[in-house]
Amino acid sequence: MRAILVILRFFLRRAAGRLALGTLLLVATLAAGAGLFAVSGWLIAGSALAGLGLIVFDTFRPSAGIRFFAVGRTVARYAERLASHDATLRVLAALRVAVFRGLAASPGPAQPGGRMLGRLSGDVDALDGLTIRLAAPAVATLVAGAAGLVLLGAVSVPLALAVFVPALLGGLLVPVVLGLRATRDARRKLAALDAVRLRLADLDRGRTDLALAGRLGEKVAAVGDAATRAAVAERRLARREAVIRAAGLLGGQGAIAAAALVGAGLLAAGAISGPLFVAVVIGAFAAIELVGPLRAGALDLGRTAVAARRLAPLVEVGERAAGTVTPAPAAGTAAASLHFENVDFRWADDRPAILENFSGVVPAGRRIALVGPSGVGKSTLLALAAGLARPDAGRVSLGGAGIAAPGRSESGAAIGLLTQSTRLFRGTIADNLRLAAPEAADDDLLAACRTAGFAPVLERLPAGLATGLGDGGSGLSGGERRRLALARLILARPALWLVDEPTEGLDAVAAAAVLAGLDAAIGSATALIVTHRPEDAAIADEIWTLGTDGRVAGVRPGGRELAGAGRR
Ligand SMILES: Nc1ncnc2c1ncn2[C@@H]1O[C@H](COP(=O)(O)OP(=O)(O)OP(=O)(O)O)[C@@H](O)[C@H]1O
Repeated sequence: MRAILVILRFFLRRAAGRLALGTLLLVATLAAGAGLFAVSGWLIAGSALAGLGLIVFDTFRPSAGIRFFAVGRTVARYAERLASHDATLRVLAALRVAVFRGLAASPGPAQPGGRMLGRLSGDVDALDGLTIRLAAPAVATLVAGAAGLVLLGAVSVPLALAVFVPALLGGLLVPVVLGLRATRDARRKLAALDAVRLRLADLDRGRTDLALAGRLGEKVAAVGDAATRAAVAERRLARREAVIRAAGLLGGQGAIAAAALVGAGLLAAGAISGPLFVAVVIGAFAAIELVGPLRAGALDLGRTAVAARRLAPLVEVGERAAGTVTPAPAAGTAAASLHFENVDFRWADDRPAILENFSGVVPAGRRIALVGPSGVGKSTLLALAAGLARPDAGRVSLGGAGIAAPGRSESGAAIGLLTQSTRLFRGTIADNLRLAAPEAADDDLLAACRTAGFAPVLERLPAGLATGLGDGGSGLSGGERRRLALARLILARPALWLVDEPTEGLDAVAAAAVLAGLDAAIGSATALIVTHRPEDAAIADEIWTLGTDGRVAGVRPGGRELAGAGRR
């Protein structure tokens, strides 16, 4: 419930006015509907009695009333849809930003996977019903219901109770209670569907290994189990839905029957007139309309509650982070020295310490190649220097300034990170490049491509910079992708270059091209290059060997220093 309130508060802060207008228009729609039914009943009864010669009946006023209410209802409904959908879509857009901002600002080094992002997007979409189908109808039903109760109560209190008790019981109380109780089933269904997706993906990727290990059948059965759990939860939800529908139907019909019964008694006692009796009975049809919108929302209550519970913590973090927007790093900062001072670090409390009291300095403008056995923490050092992870103790700084945020020091200097998996995006080559420098002219992009050794690739592409790339930069070879990523990094003009296995997975020709591009790109900046290939150390001044104790076990000259020494 608290989670739903957090999300509701978010909605109200963003669009209270529009949502209130939508709710007001919904009240108007419901009132016009009730008026339409009541006046129709009045007209039918009055005309019938006049036809029998029992009374003199003026049909003009009710006819005008019917037209007024019918047109009013259509206009109010249209305007209500416009106002509340507009408000909801605006708030959902802001909610998406808050959720992803919250995700970015959440502690912990783990980055969310695609499946989790998909689930969060689904959760945000699920919340579109929170105001349209739940909060607004609930408020409108209460307001319009209270007004109806007072109006009918003025005629006769027993009549008012006879109409409203069954309608509110079947149309409001039962749906809300059952809807809230459906939360557990909604959660189970979502968890089971997640399990189906995960297990299917695993099965698909590992089917050869599973078949060879004779475990294929077992894994297929596990998918089946999860699917069965999803189906069971779905069936329970469907059962609840059927009960909610039946309760709404019975409540509505009950209201009409009760209006007829109690009204007939009042008519016989001479407490109400004939036309008023018929107006009340037909007006009772409006009770079904009154609770109808809410019933649809109650069916979604379980899914909405689950989505709210998952998103509320992220939204709260995102809201807090909103005031502290990180400015983009300043490009073109001069080379600066990188300091690790007495750094302690472990990735998680239940993981072993990777670094204990680690200290080291990469002087300004110097390039260090970092080598050492697998798992000693070379990439971890890069993550700390890039600001992707924070030391548990000690300090990492660039030119004396601490690391403020990923890719940026406290003085605003840019920190560039190039890894094997540096991400390219769906879009044109120019779009990918401008991620680092949105204002850059085409000439700047081309210059960066030349330095990175990507220009020959670009020349072969008829559309050049406008060439479209698929997901993850598909459409380019591995080596080409890495050179494009390098060009993008050049545009950010980092003061510190952090490079992780730059030539890993490339053939000798592609590796040499990437290395030449990297050499030119780093220029006189400071660089820390993690590698296990001796060729990569050719562009470094010094080679540090990181030992299994997480300390620098040895230092020897790199290719640049050797070449420099040779020339001297
Ligand atoms: N994001 C992470 N979350 C948890 N543990 C991690 C994470 N990244 C690395 N580790 C762990 O930290 C230790 C050091 O990993 P790191 O990648 O820094 O080593 P490395 O020296 O770069 O190894 P390699 O040469 O194999 O890439 C490993 O035991 C690894 O399992």
